[in-house]
Amino acid sequence: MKPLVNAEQMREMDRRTIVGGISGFDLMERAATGAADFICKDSPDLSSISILAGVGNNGGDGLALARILDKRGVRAHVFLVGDASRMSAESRRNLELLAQTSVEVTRLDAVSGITAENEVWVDALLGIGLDRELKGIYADTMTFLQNQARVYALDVPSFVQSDTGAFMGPTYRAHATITFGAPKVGLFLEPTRGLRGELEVVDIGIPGDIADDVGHRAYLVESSDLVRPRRPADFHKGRAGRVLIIGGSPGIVGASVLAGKAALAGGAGLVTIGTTRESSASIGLVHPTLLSKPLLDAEDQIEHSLAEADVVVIGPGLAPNDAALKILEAARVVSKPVILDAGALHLLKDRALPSMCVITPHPGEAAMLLESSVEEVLAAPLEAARKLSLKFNAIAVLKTSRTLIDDGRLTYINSTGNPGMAVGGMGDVLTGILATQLLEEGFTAEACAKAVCLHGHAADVATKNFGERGLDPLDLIEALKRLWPELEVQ
Ligand SMILES: NC(=O)C1=CN([C@@H]2O[C@H](COP(=O)(O)OP(=O)(O)OC[C@H]3O[C@@H](n4cnc5c(N)ncnc54)[C@H](OP(=O)(O)O)[C@@H]3O)[C@@H](O)[C@H]2O)[C@@H](O)CC1
Ligand SMILES: Nc1ncnc2c1ncn2[C@@H]1O[C@H](COP(=O)(O)OP(=O)(O)O)[C@@H](O)[C@H]1O
Ligand SMILES: [K+]
Repeated sequence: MKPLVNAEQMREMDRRTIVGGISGFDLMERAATGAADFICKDSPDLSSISILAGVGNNGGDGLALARILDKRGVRAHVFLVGDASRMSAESRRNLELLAQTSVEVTRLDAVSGITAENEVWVDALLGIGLDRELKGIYADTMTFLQNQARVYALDVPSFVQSDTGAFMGPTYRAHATITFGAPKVGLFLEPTRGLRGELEVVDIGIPGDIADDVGHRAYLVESSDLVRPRRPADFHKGRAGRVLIIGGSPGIVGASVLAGKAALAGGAGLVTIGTTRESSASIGLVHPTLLSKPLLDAEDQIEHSLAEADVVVIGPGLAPNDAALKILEAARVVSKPVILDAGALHLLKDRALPSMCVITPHPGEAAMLLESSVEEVLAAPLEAARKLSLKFNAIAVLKTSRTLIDDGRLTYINSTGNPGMAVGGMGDVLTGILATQLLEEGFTAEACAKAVCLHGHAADVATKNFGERGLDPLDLIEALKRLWPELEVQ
């Protein structure tokens, strides 16, 4: 899993590297050289470029880049924004060095002062130092970049708060973002991810032990993280594990079947749907591999059934009624992973939860659980996922187009999935996959993150065959089964 950093951690990494003997000027030089290499490779016919530079160190990167590109025969024009008397020593030196080059430098007070007609722009206005709303020329330049053919953002697009992905002013769509030292958390959250273009991470020589020592708090989970060992030849269904899924109330029985089929496709040994007497009769007919028990109408069987399972899921297609409450109450004392989804999430208010609990709200459910609004959840999803975890003392899986998994200490950001998943039943499939990943790895946020990633990866593979529009959760389950030969190693 790829570690992601926030501004404080990046500053600490820079600081310790400088203390270790590499100067701030050298770090800037490495950042700018990496950016120049990427731009020249990405735009091989580049003959001229305009660089928008601020007076912080992000601007310093832009000034160094102008000099390096000039040396490589690219005509560079720098537009400098801000009070130059506030420049750091490194940035000032880079500005002074431009006097020995043919780079043109224009101090910019208003966007109307932009004279160059270059197609390619570099945004080196603000980096991880952005800490307030963009106003005046800072906002106007972002609007100006909206109309440029190709914009490379240095470190982060200057409208993005790098810790949260929040927009601090007008936005533009970058062709690529060239980030320095380590990828910044905010670049992986929507809607920033859709605007930052391709992401290039430039190694500026931060020693590995310093990078490890800052203590990462966020990770990106990718399909390359999904590889796992093949099962031994003497494997049996008891070892594969038992999943109990409670739900499938009349009219919404399909949700429990989808979760059950996904759990089987994920590798569970035995899957039982605990449901109403009425639904129970139909489950085996719909999918013979699924077992069923009328637990929602047979209170006396609940305790035994919970004891038999290795992972319990409560919620897919569950009507939030008294029978559901009784199950939740009985599950509170079990010491095994319990996933609370869909219908169960409506019953959590003022209720003590099982000790090993995963909750899987979509933004609407998250807003209900946090007594907030969908807009607030989506505006600050990292914060919402953390609050959910802390409030319910559970691993929170906040399902969005970039699902977040948070255990109150670490956050994982998923990188897979596509808009074809915007269809009813996809969440039920995720719940089934989550159950099997917990069977395989135990109760950890990392296991939940892999389940979310596997769900999205299967959807990405499925859409190659079926297209995004009209993707059926059953197609995803089929794709998941076909993934195993690729994901299992000796
Ligand atoms: N350190 C190193 O060794 C390396 C650093 N590197 C590079 O440095 C970048 C970080 O540099 P940085 O810390 O100087 O911050 P930066 O983002 O340039 O902002 C500067 C100042 O802008 C201001 N400001 C904030 N918000 C504003 C707003 N809305 N509108 C207007 N002004 C606003 C605020 O100053 P204030 O006005 O509050 O005094 C802030 O301090 C980093 O992203 C990377 O590119 C790499 O070269 C690798 C080596
Ligand atoms: N645009 C998208 N990109 C990636 N994943 C998506 C997208 N839209 C939906 N999903 C995923 O699909 C699932 C939908 O879950 P949910 O809203 O609970 O559906 P349901 O309750 O109908 O089963 C979640 O895992 C979510 O992350
Ligand atoms: K920038």
